[in-house]
Amino acid sequence: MAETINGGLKFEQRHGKSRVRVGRVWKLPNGSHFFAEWKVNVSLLSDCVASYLHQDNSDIVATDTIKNTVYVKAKECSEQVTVEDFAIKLAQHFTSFYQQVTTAIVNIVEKPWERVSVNGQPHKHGFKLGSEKHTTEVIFSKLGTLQVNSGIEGLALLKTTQSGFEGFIRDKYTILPETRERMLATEVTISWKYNYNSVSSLPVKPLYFSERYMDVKKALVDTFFGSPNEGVYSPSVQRTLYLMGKAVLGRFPDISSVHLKMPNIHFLPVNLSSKDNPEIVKFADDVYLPTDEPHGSIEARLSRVQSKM
Ligand SMILES: O=c1[nH]c(=O)c2[nH]c(=O)[nH]c2[nH]1
Repeated sequence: MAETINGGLKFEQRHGKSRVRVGRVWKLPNGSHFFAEWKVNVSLLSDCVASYLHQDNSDIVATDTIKNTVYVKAKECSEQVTVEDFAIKLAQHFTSFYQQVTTAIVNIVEKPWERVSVNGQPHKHGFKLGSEKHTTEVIFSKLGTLQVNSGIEGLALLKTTQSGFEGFIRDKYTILPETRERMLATEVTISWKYNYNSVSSLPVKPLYFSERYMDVKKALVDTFFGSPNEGVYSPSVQRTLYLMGKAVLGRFPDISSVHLKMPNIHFLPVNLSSKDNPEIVKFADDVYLPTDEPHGSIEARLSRVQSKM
């Protein structure tokens, strides 16, 4: 927040445009098309305090102008870019073009359009919507300091066994039985921080951030499920979450911290009985009632400890 002290009061403000939706097609000479759809939020920390204190709008970058700029910059990306590249480009623009803007914060959610295959062959211009979304947050200051965070939203994972929950506190309020056999279902939200602190330190490889996104997703999924035949036992969502975060930090040295949110989405055992018929449906790890709410909420952040050297 851009901060001002006025008349003994601390005043913080920011402004921008939210949910600017843009689609961008790139058409290669060989007829292959690439497509991205983004929902963009731009937030500017700028010296436009006079508009709040004195009705003077002369330092405001109009939010309508911010919206237009998203389309202009999308047009300027003549070659395919990652969602992170686009966020960095926008943030660089706002902080360099306007003397008033000290920091730009750009958040983007990318819709998961995936190329379809027809008869086993990738289609040149056909896409279908997938499930989980690629997100990014870029914070860039006029002084050149950069922070790039990326993430995944809505990665729904489920396994039908190799999960349990035992040894937790039992008291007069506890009814949950201990188990070594249950379903485990979650919808992972993760964000991770890259350790690139300036534009000049960014990898030059084209589409680097998209590749990393796929790598991180694979590390998460592999850790959650274990090997195809044996799987891996989960003693709690907490333990599995920790191992997933650790796998990401262990595999990718350019990531300095991860934040993981993994709701425990419950599938309740179904038992149906009546006075006359005590065993209409007797649960044997087979019939479940899927639920949305309430759900367990489990989240954690795992960071590298900064070396003092
Ligand atoms: O993996 C779990 N962690 C919990 O903290 C918890 N609490 C609960 O009721 N079931 C579970 N499962």
